[in-house]
Amino acid sequence: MSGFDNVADRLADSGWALWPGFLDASETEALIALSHGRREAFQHAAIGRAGGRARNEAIRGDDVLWLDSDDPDVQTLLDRLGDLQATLNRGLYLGLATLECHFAVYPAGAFYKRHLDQHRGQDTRAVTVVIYLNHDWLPEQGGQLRLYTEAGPVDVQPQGGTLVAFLSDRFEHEVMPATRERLSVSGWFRRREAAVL
Ligand SMILES: O=C(O)CCC(=O)C(=O)O
Ligand SMILES: [Fe+2]
Repeated sequence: MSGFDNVADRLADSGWALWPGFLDASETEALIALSHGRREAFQHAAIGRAGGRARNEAIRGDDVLWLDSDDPDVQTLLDRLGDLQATLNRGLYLGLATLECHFAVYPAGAFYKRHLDQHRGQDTRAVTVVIYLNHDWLPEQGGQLRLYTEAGPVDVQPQGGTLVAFLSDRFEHEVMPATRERLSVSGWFRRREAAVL
């Protein structure tokens, strides 16, 4: 079974999935180098939706850089995520229509408090994906993604090349503070807006 099919199966069974070798070492390295080259363009992450957006370091302390779907430097990643989208639509009938994603850097000590990715009531975010870009992550360095599943909390190590995917409206989660910088790409597959009748 392919990695894509495996993610689809795990999402269908338990609502979340892990793929440790989603990116190989050279793909991971290329994205690390790209993010370093663009570090000046990152901006402090904001919380809330348009209108009520504000920076609040007591909730989240990462810096982000949104990716442009036309950017040739991220086509390998976006194509791979497009394959995942197609597999999920085929196997789970999720109707995923678009993908938005950003790099995120958490400086040492930064965190993102427990939250849900789907903004209540309004949002079409259906599946969250996070791809980690950190060499040789050690558990004692912290920085885990803690997913609050029905079976209890699950900690995901932010090891380079690993992809985690979960249903955006189902699991609260948080990013634990780390003793070193933590780099990732976060993405959200959206359904089409519901038709207004
Ligand atoms: O980086 C992670 O592990 C999760 C990030 C997150 O929860 C978010 O950006 O909404
Ligand atoms: Fe999140």
